Amino acid sequence: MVSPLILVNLKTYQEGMGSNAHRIAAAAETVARESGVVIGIAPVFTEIHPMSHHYAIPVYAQHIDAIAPGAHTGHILPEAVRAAGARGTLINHSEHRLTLADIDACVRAAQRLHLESVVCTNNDATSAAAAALHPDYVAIEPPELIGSGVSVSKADPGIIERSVNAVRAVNPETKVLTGAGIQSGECVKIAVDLGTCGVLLASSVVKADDPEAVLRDLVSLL
Ligand SMILES: O=C(CO)COP(=O)(O)O
Repeated sequence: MVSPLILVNLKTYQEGMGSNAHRIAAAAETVARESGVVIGIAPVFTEIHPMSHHYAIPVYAQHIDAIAPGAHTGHILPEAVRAAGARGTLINHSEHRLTLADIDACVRAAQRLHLESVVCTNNDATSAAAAALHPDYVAIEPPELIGSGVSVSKADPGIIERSVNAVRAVNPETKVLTGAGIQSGECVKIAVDLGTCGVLLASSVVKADDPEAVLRDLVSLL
């Protein structure tokens, strides 16, 4: 079995910036070391380099633009993300949607640079479409549950199961993550039992008073 991945998206939460980002990364490193579970973080772009240099955990970008080096202004250059020490990147997060053509180009850019690609989707049909692009991961996150405090594992396990089946039917090599409202070891266990390789989550860790305690709970049933 593939080792599960717990990927914490710090988004642009104030609680995930600066010294708080360090606090969360240090907690993730401690819990990953104790448990053997891979815990990654996706901080804001300016934190990718400090995080990747200070901590042994994998660091992901929250987005890349499908551009080549050259005359572009204000874009996220995949080469720069790679040079900053990122292991991979989210693509098409619900809060940063792209066209299908852009998603394809981002996956290609990630492959060219040996960055892991995590394509976010909103239902099983888009999960199947994303799998056809051969990313490393498809992450199914029902938008209405994102940040709601209601876990996809409990509120809508069917969407996880259907996405796992849809992705397997199109491309068995692409792994599936799920997210939205994930907050406990039980949520993670349900997701993994339904065939995912882990979870993508944000608020329950980023906004916690004690992120280390939440992370320890998240990995407790794996
Ligand atoms: O969008 C998400 C992770 O990318 C999920 O966010 P929450 O864990 O806050 O629901």
